[in-house]
Amino acid sequence: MRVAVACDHGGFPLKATVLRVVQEEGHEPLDLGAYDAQSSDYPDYALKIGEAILSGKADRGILLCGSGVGACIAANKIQGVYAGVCHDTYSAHQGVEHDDMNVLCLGARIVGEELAKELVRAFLRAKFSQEERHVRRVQKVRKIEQKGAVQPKDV
Ligand SMILES: O=C[C@H](O)[C@H](O)[C@H](O)COP(=O)(O)O
Repeated sequence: MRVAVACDHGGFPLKATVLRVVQEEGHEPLDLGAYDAQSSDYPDYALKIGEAILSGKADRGILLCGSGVGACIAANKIQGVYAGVCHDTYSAHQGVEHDDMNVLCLGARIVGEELAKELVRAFLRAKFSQEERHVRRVQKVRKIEQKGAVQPKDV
């Protein structure tokens, strides 16, 4: 797979490690910045990941910020991006297997290097299960997405 990797300054300390693990796992990393630890804005990097996935330049993405939360919120605003913050390995693979998650968000201020490596491996090794109940649920998510902004009266 081609795996886009991006970060803001909060995620920068983990980016090199993530890029290395992607390569060690036999995938092609695509480094979309940031390229230094200067203060920057995570939505800009969420957009870069989204563009890479939607244009077909990347199959999956890994997005790093301080907590993983801001990156995840921003990434999930992009149609076709299904992002999750996963700081345990069960979620990092189950998010792909059950929910077709295509972007893993990590908080470099939360997880250390060794856990980050395991999370990235779990994410990359997982595949969407294709079991009927998961396909059905994912399709429901796609339907919500196609509606655009969901107002309280819609739910
Ligand atoms: O969710 C947001 C991210 O964790 C950012 O990396 C974080 O808010 C950056 O914080 P600061 O600008 O205080 O370094």
